[in-house]
Amino acid sequence: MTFPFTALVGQPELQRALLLAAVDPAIGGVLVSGPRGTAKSTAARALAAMLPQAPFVTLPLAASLEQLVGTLDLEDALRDGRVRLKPGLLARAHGGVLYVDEVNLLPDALVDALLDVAASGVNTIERDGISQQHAARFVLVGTMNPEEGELRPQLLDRFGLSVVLENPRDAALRQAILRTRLAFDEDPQALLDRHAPELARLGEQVVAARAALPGLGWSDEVLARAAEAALAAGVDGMRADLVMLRAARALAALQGQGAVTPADVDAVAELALAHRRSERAAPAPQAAKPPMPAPAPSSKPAPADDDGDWGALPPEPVGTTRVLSTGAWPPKKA
Ligand SMILES: Nc1ncnc2c1ncn2[C@@H]1O[C@H](COP(=O)(O)OP(=O)(O)OP(=O)(O)O)[C@@H](O)[C@H]1O
Repeated sequence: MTFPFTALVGQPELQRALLLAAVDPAIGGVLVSGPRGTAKSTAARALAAMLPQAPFVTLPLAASLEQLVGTLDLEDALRDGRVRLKPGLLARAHGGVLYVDEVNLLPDALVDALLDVAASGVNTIERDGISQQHAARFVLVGTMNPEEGELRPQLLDRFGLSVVLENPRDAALRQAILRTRLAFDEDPQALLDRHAPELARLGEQVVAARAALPGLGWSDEVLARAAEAALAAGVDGMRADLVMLRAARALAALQGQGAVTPADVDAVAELALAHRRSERAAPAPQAAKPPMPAPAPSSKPAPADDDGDWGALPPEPVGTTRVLSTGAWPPKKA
């Protein structure tokens, strides 16, 4: 049994980033930086469990490139002229979540291949001049502990979104986490039953949002907002703008909106900019934005205790997720 996604305590930015990537995997994955034991793997597993038939695949640090991308069986080809594909982990992750722990310790060639496929949704396997392709759409979740090394800027830039987690420093927050986790360990089914309606609702929202993506475009106003935010952050190139726009559209779709708005760009900007901000740029605004986007305008009246579509997530104690304020990523400890 898997810990329910909606039972995570105090991780609104992480939940949001994962949901956006689940709506549009072409966003290119989520890089989660944080100390041990801050629910990185719990959250990624929980996302897969919430989505219909979404496999959860872990990439071991010692995996070879072949294990990751798969290989072509050319011996068969010599025998009967047919090239058979031996699928790798990328094929197994199709439609689900690919979790890479300590991505900063993975050889560059593997990270490179991972990020390419994550953003394109297509895996190409080549051997001796023959090539085959298969669809590989998955939510890439890479984690790293900043104490154990950095990720090269070229690779950082190619992760779609990033979130920085911190040790929960507040006793009340720790208590809330403990209560929930102990409740799950004591009686997982009871906690799952309690969260079942919210999990089902959020899962359906993701599926509906995926279907709504092609119908949502970007107005000039929305493009301008993304361009301004990227300029202010002093990013290199255009990836930040592009990811921001995709993420804003995914958010609008999740909220059931008929159009992407500049407010959607604002709501996702930091997820796209934090790991791309130049040290020369102005610090990120210490945004006092709400932990979750405003509820979708809904035609049906919400019940009194319902705070809208994102209200499915638990009330958030302040403080495990940090909005970055310097150009360094991952941020240095104070
Ligand atoms: N915010 C939280 N909400 C719910 N559970 C939490 C939270 N933070 C930590 N936990 C719990 O702490 C334990 C450790 O979490 P998990 O194994 O997901 O950490 P991790 O960040 O993946 O660690 P590592 O980097 O060591 O693999 C789990 O039992 C998890 O449920």
